[in-house]
Amino acid sequence: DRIIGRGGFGKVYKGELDSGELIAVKMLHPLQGLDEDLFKNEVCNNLLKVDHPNVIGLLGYCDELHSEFVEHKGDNIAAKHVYRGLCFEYFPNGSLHKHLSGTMERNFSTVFFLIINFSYL
Ligand SMILES: Nc1ncnc2c1ncn2[C@@H]1O[C@H](COP(=O)(O)OP(=O)(O)OP(=O)(O)O)[C@@H](O)[C@H]1O
Repeated sequence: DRIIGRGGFGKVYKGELDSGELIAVKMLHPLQGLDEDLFKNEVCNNLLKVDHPNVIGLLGYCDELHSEFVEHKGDNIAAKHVYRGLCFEYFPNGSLHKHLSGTMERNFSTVFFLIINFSYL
């Protein structure tokens, strides 16, 4: 019930820090085959340093590996589960796609309205 969106890399959840600040937590799909060093390099060296008014700020990340036993074809096998998440500042206005498509629908309705009215003149 905390899912606020879905993107190419996985689901995005609404979260809350101890301070009460709202955040968006993007959990990367476990099959996103990003090498551990590459992930840390991208996140630590690049994304965390980006500071620009037009770019949503990355507040932190989680990169955990859990080994667990799971049943597979009747056997118990050791599996590794990667939990990777990115925590961003929370922006409450929904998806850009929704706003753009909403605007386009309104523009199309206006055009149709004008065409119909001009055809009566
Ligand atoms: N920082 C945020 N604050 C509030 N909502 C967010 C935030 N980031 C993402 N969302 C919500 O989650 C949805 C999916 O975001 P996400 O960034 O995963 O999708 P995307 O634009 O397809 O990017 P990508 O392909 O890089 O995953 C957005 O459309 C938005 O509704």
